Amino acid sequence: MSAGTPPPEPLIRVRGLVNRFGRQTVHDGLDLDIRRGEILGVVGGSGTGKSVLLRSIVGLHRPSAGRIEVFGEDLLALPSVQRSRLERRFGVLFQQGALFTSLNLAENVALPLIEHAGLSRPEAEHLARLKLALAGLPANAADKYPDELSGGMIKRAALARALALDPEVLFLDEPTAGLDPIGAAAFDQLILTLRDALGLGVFLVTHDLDTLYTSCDRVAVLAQKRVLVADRLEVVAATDDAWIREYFHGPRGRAAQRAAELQETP
Ligand SMILES: Nc1ncnc2c1ncn2[C@@H]1O[C@H](COP(=O)(O)OP(=O)(O)OP(=O)(O)O)[C@@H](O)[C@H]1O
Repeated sequence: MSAGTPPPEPLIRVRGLVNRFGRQTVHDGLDLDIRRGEILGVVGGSGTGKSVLLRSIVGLHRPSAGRIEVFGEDLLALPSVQRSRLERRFGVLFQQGALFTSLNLAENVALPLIEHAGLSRPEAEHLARLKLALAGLPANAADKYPDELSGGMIKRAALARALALDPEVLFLDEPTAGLDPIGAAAFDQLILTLRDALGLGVFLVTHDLDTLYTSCDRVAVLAQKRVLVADRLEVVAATDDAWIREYFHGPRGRAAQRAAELQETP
């Protein structure tokens, strides 16, 4: 995007979000936009509410207050049938992958297609095999069960399931956690490829600095119960805040930055 071009209309607009659990306030007036076609990295210290924010947007947690506009509609004000219809335009990949262990990969990915798109089992399993290939799995993986797979393959299968209903926004909760550095880099690349091919908006909760440097168009930092800053990485890294300094300019942050610079050098 050139300087001066207005940013695209957000797919999701969160305003004044409040989340409380008993006497603990996790979010207090949080604002955030997710734009079409962008990969938005969401970072913050442990317990700052990254997962609660994701769960609030995808409808798994009802916030204490605030407004969540999705594709221009007020999610929290909609009756549940209409809300579920909107939520079907999201794909969600949780940290643990959450596949059914008694089903093979094709059956796992076919499930939402049978339940929500009304496809027959053979149609759904055919489409599921295409989604598994899209997520970078070999053809023979479709007949395997989750306990026969490596951690990286499970993530890819869970991603295939998140893509089953052709979502417009993909939510990923620490997708590279537990992967070795080569597996993590390959997963980052896959997300970039899918974003480019499918024009997805991606909300990506991560602790992985390499992912931020290689994949994210913008980075939102959660601190002090809100989004402290959401901007391009250079702007975020230059923000005057103790956690940001420690995170981006500590040894791991410097190493990730150097690695990204080396990758860009022809
Ligand atoms: N269902 C719940 N009931 C009570 N407290 C909760 C619930 N869900 C989350 N919390 C609290 O909300 C806070 C934020 O949790 P959350 O999991 O969103 O943090 P996070 O930023 O994702 O952390 P991490 O980086 O460690 O995964 C934590 O203090 C957590 O204990």
